[in-house]
Amino acid sequence: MAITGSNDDSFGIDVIISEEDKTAPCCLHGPTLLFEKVGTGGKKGRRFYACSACRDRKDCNFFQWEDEKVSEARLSARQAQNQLRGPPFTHQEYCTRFKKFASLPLDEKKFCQDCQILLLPGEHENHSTHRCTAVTAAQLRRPSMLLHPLDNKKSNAQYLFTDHSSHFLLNTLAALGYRKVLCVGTPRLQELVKLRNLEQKHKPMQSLLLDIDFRYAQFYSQDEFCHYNMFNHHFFGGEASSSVLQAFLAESDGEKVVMVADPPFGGLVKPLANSFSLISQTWKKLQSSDHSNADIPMMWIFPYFFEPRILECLPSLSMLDYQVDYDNHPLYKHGKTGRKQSPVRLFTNISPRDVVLPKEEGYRFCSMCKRYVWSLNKHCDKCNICPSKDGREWKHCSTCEKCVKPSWKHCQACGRCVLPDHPCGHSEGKEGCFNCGSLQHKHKSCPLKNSHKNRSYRSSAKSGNKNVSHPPLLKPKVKGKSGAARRAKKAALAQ
Ligand SMILES: C[S@@+](CC[C@H](N)C(=O)[O-])C[C@H]1O[C@@H](n2cnc3c(N)ncnc32)[C@H](O)[C@@H]1O
Ligand SMILES: [Zn+2]
Ligand SMILES: [Zn+2]
Ligand SMILES: [Zn+2]
Ligand SMILES: [Zn+2]
Ligand SMILES: [Zn+2]
Ligand SMILES: [Zn+2]
Repeated sequence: MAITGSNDDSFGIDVIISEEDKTAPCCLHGPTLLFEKVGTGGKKGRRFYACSACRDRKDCNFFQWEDEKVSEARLSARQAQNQLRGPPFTHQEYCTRFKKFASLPLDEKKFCQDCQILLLPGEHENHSTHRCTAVTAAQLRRPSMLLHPLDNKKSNAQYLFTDHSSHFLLNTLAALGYRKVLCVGTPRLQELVKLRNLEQKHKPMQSLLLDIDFRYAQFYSQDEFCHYNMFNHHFFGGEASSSVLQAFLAESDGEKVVMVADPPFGGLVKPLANSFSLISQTWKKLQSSDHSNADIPMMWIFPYFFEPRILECLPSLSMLDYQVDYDNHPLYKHGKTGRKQSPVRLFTNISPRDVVLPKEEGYRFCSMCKRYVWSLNKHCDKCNICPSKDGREWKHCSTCEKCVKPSWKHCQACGRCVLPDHPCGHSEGKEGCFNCGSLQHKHKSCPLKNSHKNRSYRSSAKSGNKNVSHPPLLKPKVKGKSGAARRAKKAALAQ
C-alpha cells in the first residue's frame, strides 16, 4: 500500500506517532509505522502498519493490519527474511576491509561499480566481468562521488548538494562557531567536514553521518557513521550504534553541536519531526540544566511548500530564503543559463539574522524582518514581511489582505486569489484551507495565517498523547507519483 495516498479519491492517510508503542512489527527497515486512513470529515478507517522508509511497495511490501493476528511461523519467516536481506558485511568487517584497502598499492585499489564495493585483491577475480574502476586516494575521501547515487525517487532520492551549496552550509556553520556536525542524510557535508580538517587551516570539526545507505559504512569508522533510519529513529546497529550518537552529542570543551538533515523530499514530515525531536531530547539530557529548554540547533533541508507542515510539527523552526542546489537533480540544478530556482530551503532554529546569506548571489538583509532574503523578495509594507516563498516577487492583494504569488488573480466567486484557470467555485470546498492545507478549517480561521508559531505538535507528542492528530497537509488525493515530487515539479515549472 502506498503511504502518501490511496487510490480512493476521498481518503487521506495519516501516520500515528506514539512514543509508548513498542509493539510495532519490524520490516527490513526497523519498526514499521502505524497508519490510518482518514476520510472526509475526519472519518477514521482501519489502521495498518507499513514500512517507515519505503513509500513504494516495490521497495518494501510490508503490510499488516493493526489488529491482525500473525502466526509464529509467519513471524519467524519474516525475521529470517529480514536477516537474509541485510548488508553483506558488518560495519566492523567493513572497517577492517577499509584498512586493508587503504594500504594497497594504487594499481590494486579497485572499486566495483556493479556491486558498489571496494575490492580486496583476492576478490578481483569474482568481479572480473563487472565494471571495475581504479580508486585514487582523493576518491576515497569523496565516497559520494564514487558511489552511484541511489535514484529511487520515492525512498532514497539521493540528491547530492552542489559544491557551492555544501560549502555555503559548512562555512556558515563554522562561522557560527559549531564544531560538531551531525549529518543526518547528508553524506556530502560529512565529506566536506573531513576534507576541511585535512587542509589544517581551520579549527578541526567533527562529524557523524546517520544514513540508511549502508554503502557508506565502507568508508567510515563506527564513530563516523551509523546505519540509521530517520523515519523511525532506528539504529540498525542497536545500542552500540545509538551510543555513538549519544557520545557525539555530548559537548565537551564547549564544542557546539549542530544537526543538518536533508531527508528524501517525498518523506512524511511527522515521523521526521518526531525523530529529530528524539535526537534533540538526547542532546538536551546531556546539557547542563541552564540550557534545558533549548533544542539542538538544527537545519532541516526541505522544499518550501512543506513550510506550514514543518512549522506545525516543529514550531521553533523558521524558513530561510536560501535556495539549496543539487548536482544530480533534473529540476533543482543551478544551471549556467536560465537558472531554474531550487524550491529547497533551510528550516532552522538558529536565529535567521545570524545566518548570513551571500550578497553576491543576490541575497540582502531586510532590516524590518531581521533576516536575509532573496533579491526578488520585496518587503511589503502592508503585510510587514518579505512574503515570497518560491523565489518570485509576490504582490499584495488588498481584498485577501495578504501577498500572493505573481501568477494569481483575485477571483470574486472564490473570494480569494487563485490561478486564473482554476476550477472556479471548487477551490476551497473539500480541500479545506489553502493557507496551510488543513481540512479542518477555512483559510479565514487559519491559525497559521498571521503567526505560525502558536501551535505545538511537539508538546502534545511529548506529553505522551497517543493519537496526536493533525490536519493533513500532504493532500489526500495523491495518485501515482509522490505528492512531494509532483508539487516540487509543479513549483519548479513556472505557473
Ligand atoms: C536528498 S538526499 C540528501 C543528500 C545530501 N544533499 C548530500 O549531498 O549530502 C537524502 C539522503 O538521505 C538518505 N536517506 C534516505 N532515506 C533515509 C532514511 N529512511 N533514513 C536515513 N537516511 C535516509 C539517503 O541515503 C541520502 O543520503
Ligand atoms: Zn521496510
Ligand atoms: Zn562486482
Ligand atoms: Zn522584510
Ligand atoms: Zn502584502
Ligand atoms: Zn485576493
Ligand atoms: Zn474562482
